[in-house]
Amino acid sequence: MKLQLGKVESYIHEKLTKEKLHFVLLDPDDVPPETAGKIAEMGEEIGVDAMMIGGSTGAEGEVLDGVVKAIKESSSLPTILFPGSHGGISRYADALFFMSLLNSRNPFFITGSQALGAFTVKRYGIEPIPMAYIIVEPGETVGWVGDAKPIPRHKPKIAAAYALAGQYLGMRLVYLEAGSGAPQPVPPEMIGLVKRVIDVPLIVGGGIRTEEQARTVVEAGADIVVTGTAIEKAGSLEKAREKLEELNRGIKG
Ligand SMILES: CC(C)=CCC/C(C)=C/CC/C(C)=C/CC/C(C)=C/COP(=O)(O)OP(=O)(O)O
Ligand SMILES: O=P(O)(O)OC[C@@H](O)CO
Ligand SMILES: [Mg+2]
Repeated sequence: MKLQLGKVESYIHEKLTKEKLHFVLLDPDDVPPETAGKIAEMGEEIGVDAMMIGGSTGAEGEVLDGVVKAIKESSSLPTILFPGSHGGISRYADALFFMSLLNSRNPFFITGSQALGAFTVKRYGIEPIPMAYIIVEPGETVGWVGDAKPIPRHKPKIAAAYALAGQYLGMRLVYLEAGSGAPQPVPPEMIGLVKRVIDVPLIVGGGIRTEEQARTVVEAGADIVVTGTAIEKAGSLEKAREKLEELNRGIKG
């Protein structure tokens, strides 16, 4: 077996040699296809690097397919699934974060759902990208749904230990997640320690709403920043555009 990175993973590595990346997460349960398409189109103009699609609840079947298709029709950004379970797989997406929730108490979220989804990913020909998913306090909905034991915010070393374990298990990305809509992003001290310990790219998401917060997360060591709620809940497409621009400035400098 020869290790060969897929198209989307290669794109990520290629881009990371030049700049920090901004991924926008849309939840098909909250955003209709037409709006998702428009956000992706604006995102591409502004310099967003990829669209992530998923949610903890309800992001499945036709609702999911509709959003992925709309994004593909209105932009050429890579579409990466961010599944809450094996139900969150759409044949229309380019890639999928094949994630294991390392600090879950429930084996379903560590390997069970992955086994149930593996053949679907193969059949659809979606590019799986192995990823260590680590939930930090407060964890919000995904912390509860994923039955996580959230990493205490003042214990960066525990996060770093999980991240390094993920890398040693062969995962090629590490995602530190404070939870969608978290009151505060993952603390900079934790991002910094995790970044110093691992060699694979570090993704950070959850609670990033302002340019200042995005900049802090990047300066602390994040390679890829995920924003979702701030854009989904901007209030109008015009405001979503302003938010995308603001967050993108914080990330790209
Ligand atoms: C790889 C395969 C097939 C499955 C992995 C399944 C795993 C491990 C899931 C982790 C646990 C989980 C419930 C993740 C959900 C991730 C997610 C999409 C969160 C963000 O969604 P938002 O819509 O921003 O927020 P909500 O949590 O409010 O829906
Ligand atoms: O919705 P927000 O708070 O931006 O979080 C994005 C992502 O990390 C959630 O999984
Ligand atoms: Mg959601």
